Amino acid sequence: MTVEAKDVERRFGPMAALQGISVRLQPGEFVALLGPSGSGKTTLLRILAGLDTADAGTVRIGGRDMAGVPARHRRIGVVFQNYALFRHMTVFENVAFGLRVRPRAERPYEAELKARVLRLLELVQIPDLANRYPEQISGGQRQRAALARALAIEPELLLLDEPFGALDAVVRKDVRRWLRGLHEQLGITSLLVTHDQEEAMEMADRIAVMDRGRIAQFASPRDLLDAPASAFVAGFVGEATRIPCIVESGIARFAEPGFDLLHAALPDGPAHAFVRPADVRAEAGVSAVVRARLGGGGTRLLVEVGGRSLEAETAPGADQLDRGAPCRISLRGAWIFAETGERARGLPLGAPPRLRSYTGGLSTDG
Ligand SMILES: Nc1ncnc2c1ncn2[C@@H]1O[C@H](COP(=O)(O)OP(=O)(O)OP(=O)(O)O)[C@@H](O)[C@H]1O
Repeated sequence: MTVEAKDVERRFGPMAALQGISVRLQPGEFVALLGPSGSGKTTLLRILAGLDTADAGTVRIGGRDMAGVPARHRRIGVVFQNYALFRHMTVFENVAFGLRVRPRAERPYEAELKARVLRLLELVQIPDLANRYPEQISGGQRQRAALARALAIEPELLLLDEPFGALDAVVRKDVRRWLRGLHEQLGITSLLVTHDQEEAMEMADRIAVMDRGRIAQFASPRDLLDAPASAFVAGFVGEATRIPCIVESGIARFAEPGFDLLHAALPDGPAHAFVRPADVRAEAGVSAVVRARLGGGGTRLLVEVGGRSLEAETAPGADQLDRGAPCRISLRGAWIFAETGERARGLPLGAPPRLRSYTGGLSTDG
């Protein structure tokens, strides 16, 4: 089932919650809407679900214009973080509810309904909990029950709004892997709202990054990391540190000491470099100091350089660098954005010319 939003706008008083949103999900795709709090994720999800109405623009699901189509006629399953199950109903009745509220013509008979609910509880792996009440099961089990309820209507689109938010870290990881597996099995087009980039990266085929009511970039997790379209995306995705620099004659120079110069095919003027841990190598030297050894098999370090804390990897072949040891860092690259919005991949001065000249569209720099 394709899902297409085109030029969608939504205002709340003077506040533009969504501005010119155009996005298209392919059938069977798992897409994440990722963005900071207030960026418009839930508003967009609610408009797709038919729980809210856009001020302008169109929503098409399966090619059909959804204008005027009420939520219950859309065949969309929705799971919210706090989509509290009905407390006075058993798990069975909660799941059956999705079927009982179907329009009369689509409502199954009782025997069929029972069989279907039990099949769904098998599917979400809580077949033994049918007669329990929500307070008698765990958070993860509740989320599975909520999912079974959403799936009961045989949705063609599944909308998940921070569905793991109430779960603790371990259960959360477990449930999201399981849900991604279930997606592989069922192939229902799915949209996950989250502000957790690790979750989006792990689960989604593509991620729409939202920034103040707009889609800043819609791309695969790999492409978001390899070719961020804007400074916002570079800063929001992938643990990057933003460091101011000045570009002059194609060379980016950092204000702070301890950083190498980088080639950057950008106009002269102030710019910002976004440096990821994987782009920073630490080795013996004197211009920086190791503040801590982080995880990652002992190769990840927290270093202080030019008054700034930065994550770095130990350079291959470099001796072990202990806490407090002097070191130096070298940059393997960085995305650099001029204040005009232009961007270039900054590369070490010694890099081969083919790489140096890359300023890129949205593909990777290979
Ligand atoms: N019913 C409403 N009335 C007024 N303003 C609203 C309403 N719903 C949302 N907003 C505003 O619209 C903007 C987008 O909200 P939305 O809930 O879509 O953001 P979000 O990205 O889902 O945030 P979060 O991650 O915190 O849930 C916010 O500034 C919010 O305050």
